[in-house]
Amino acid sequence: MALRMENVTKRFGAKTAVDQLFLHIDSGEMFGMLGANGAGKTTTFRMMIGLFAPDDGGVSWNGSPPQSLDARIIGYLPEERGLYPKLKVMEQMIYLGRLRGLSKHDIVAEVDAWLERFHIPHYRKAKVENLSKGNQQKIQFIAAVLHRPQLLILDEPFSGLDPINVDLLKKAVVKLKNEGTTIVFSSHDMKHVESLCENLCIMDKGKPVVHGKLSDIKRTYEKRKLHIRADFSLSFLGDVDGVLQMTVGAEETMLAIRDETVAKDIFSRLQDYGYVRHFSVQEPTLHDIFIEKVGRTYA
Ligand SMILES: Nc1ncnc2c1ncn2[C@@H]1O[C@H](COP(=O)(O)OP(=O)(O)OP(=O)(O)O)[C@@H](O)[C@H]1O
Repeated sequence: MALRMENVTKRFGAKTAVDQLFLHIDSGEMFGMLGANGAGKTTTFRMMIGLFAPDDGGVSWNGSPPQSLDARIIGYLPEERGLYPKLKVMEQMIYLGRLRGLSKHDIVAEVDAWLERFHIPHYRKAKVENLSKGNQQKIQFIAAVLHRPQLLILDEPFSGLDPINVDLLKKAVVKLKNEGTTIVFSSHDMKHVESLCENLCIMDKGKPVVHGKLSDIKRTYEKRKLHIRADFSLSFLGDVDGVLQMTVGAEETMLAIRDETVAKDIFSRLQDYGYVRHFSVQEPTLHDIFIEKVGRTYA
């Protein structure tokens, strides 16, 4: 079982939103999509759920195009949230669940369990318009999962949530993954992708500029950061071959270096100077890799 996008291109007039994209996401996987605004993430998601047909290439879930799948197979949390503000929470869930072919009994049981999990059972009969933005988002999430989809696509699920609600939602997503749901989500916060996903894709101008396993991506990215605290001036390190950048702080000096051989070289040089209180080599963060590959940070 897998989600496949083979050489997918989607154009809007002269604009190529997604450009020859290959993605293979195995069943049960949690996959992260990163990219600056306009990189093509939402367009990719819309093709995954069958809302847009690609201009070239093909999309399939277990070999079938998304348009041909039963309504219960895919769940989608859209970027532009859309609930009926005047409807009460449970009425709304019953309406949406019925569209997916669920019985009222099953919908009520499932929604009650989710409202408990999200600590908002008292909003069962509240009108959506009277809920806070974060709680509306939790309701929208429930709408995306109440039919227990095999494939769950979440466009920016954590945006606008406070840290407590981010944690609640993360736990919910991990629980669904552990139960076998395949999950694809986008985020502008790389820490979410780093903490949840084994595999990811960074898109830029419709193309994946980085794609694969997070641990492999980090291993093959050679640049490192070096943190040093010493009882003598470290200014001479700025001239060492392979030092790309140097930031001298009150306590600590931070160096961006070409690769780990430079760290070894610096380590041996320091022995001749005096007492070194701290020396550590830091693995690159996804944020470092993103900036290098996309050439800018998120606005
Ligand atoms: N329906 C549409 N008609 C015309 N252009 C579109 C349409 N949908 C997307 N685009 C364009 O395609 C490009 C990719 O947009 P998309 O929404 O997929 O990016 P994104 O990565 O999801 O961005 P964001 O992080 O801002 O949500 C953008 O240049 C956008 O303006």
